Amino acid sequence: MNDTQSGPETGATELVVEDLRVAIGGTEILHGVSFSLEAGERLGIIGGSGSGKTMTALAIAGLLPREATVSGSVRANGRELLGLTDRELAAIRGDRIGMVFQEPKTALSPFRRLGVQMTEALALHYHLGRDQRREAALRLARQVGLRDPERIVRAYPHEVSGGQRQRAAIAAAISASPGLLLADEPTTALDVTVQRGILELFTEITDRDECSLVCITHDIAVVNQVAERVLVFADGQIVEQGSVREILERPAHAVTQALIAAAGGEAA
Ligand SMILES: Nc1ncnc2c1ncn2[C@@H]1O[C@H](COP(=O)(O)OP(=O)(O)OP(=O)(O)O)[C@@H](O)[C@H]1O
Repeated sequence: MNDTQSGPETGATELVVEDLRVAIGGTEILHGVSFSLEAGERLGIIGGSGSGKTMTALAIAGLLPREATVSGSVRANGRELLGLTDRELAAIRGDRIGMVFQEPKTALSPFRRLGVQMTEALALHYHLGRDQRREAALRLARQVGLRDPERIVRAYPHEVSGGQRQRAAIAAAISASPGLLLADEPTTALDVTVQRGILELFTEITDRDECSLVCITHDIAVVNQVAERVLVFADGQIVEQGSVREILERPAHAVTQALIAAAGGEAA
């Protein structure tokens, strides 16, 4: 079993979620969610609005609202994450779990240069001098395919395009070489061409950096581009799961069929 206390952990994360239940204000929102993710696997989570996708991601990251009660088990490389202190969870989030959200504007501060924000987690974990931090920012910018990295690392979020902002947010998420990337609707705010580039980047990162991926989306076309396996959520439960191919070819549940129909019947 790995223990993040005993030194830096590397490599892709294996995740096991068992009977995860989340309630807020006495109302159960997640009704016993169980799934696992092999190290290095790319998993899609799909479902309609309010089906519990985001709650699942927040539970894994230890970011549920204070008033939520949670039970079950979330183990990353054998280590139980439910019940850890805020401090322990913050360390894991900075180091082992990278997160990417729909709108990088909310993840990035408008007042700080992108290079500084991209290297935040790194700077927290290692004592980086000014020049080292700048070098790290440039390296990360190149890794996420940002053209003109010299300009981008000095720019503020509003000075670059939506796609570039999302690439910068991804750079921030992978800066400390996490074993797991959790992406919640990472391309919803982007047009289709930019979306494709971002999804290719996720595939590249997971292959190159030995990292697992959980990608949450309402769009089955996104799952088809980025994931190997998919969980379908409805009403706080997993209603269907399988390889993306199986699910696309033979969707068994009405919710899955509706999601495929919403993507125009073909998800490629
Ligand atoms: N802070 C909260 N307090 C109470 N209920 C909440 C809270 N946040 C979310 N919920 C409820 O939990 C359920 C699941 O929400 P969740 O955000 O996980 O859905 P989702 O599948 O991510 O949907 P979307 O695609 O719209 O983001 C919804 O019924 C929602 O109304």
